[in-house]
Amino acid sequence: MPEPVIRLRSAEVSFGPRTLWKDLDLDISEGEFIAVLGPNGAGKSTFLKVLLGLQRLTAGRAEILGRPVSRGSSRVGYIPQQHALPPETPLRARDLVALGIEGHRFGIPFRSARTRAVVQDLLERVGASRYADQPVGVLSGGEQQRLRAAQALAGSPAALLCDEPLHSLDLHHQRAIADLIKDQASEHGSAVVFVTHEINPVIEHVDRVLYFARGQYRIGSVEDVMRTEVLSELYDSPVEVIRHKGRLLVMGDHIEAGHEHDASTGHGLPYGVGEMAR
Ligand SMILES: Nc1ncnc2c1ncn2[C@@H]1O[C@H](COP(=O)(O)OP(=O)(O)OP(=O)(O)O)[C@@H](O)[C@H]1O
Repeated sequence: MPEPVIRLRSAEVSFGPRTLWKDLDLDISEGEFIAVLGPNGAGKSTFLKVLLGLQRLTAGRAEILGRPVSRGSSRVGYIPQQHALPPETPLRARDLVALGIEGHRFGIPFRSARTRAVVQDLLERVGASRYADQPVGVLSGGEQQRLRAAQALAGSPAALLCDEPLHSLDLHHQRAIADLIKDQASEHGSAVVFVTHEINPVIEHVDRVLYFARGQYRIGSVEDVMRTEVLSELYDSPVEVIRHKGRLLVMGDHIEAGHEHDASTGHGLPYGVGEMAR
């Protein structure tokens, strides 16, 4: 068996008396695509922070390629949650993508032909070549998000960590970015950890689901985890999972369309873990 890209053993994160999750044992292999689901505050982003070396575990260990996680690893790519770049950011779109290869070293006098070609290819694949030479600060949220995806892929990371990367993208670009991330897993062997509130846009790509709720987790295939019995037990409340034309609709007692569950109160359920097929 090849060494997993990501390994967690007895991992736990608690803040004071509140345990986000614990006893997490997980190996993620090369090329695997893991969707991380769960209500607001369940600890999905914290899970990514652990893998980025930005959040210490309260117990257990987390490794990437057999070494303890560390901040700023070049083997880890990260697509952060969307946030607007300041309008005065002194970078063109293609420079932002190139940072994924060059790192954050400013004043590089020379960019190799290979780097330029990789950047150009990624710009085209995320549909950003039209605005490649524009300052990033004037671009829309969705346009900036496509560049962040390209930047994270540019370094061909062993682990690609994505925090709601499709948020704010239109359907066409959701599909393009989801496919690009899947290609990164299947063609380049990156282990993908994909935090999302909405599994349907990536459901065909997902190998396993890691579902956090109420301080617990479930891990398994979509078929294993996204089931009425499994989610009702995890939430300790009735949940119904309906499949329709390959998509999932998840309903619970307290669910209201567009309202997300708050893990700290235990009320409500995550919206849009599946909306019905159009
Ligand atoms: N450093 C910290 N100190 C105390 N509490 C924290 C800290 N970091 C995160 N938390 C809390 O941990 C909980 C989990 O946060 P996290 O961002 O991981 O949730 P999430 O599942 O990604 O939620 P969302 O779906 O809303 O993005 C939140 O209630 C948050 O306030």
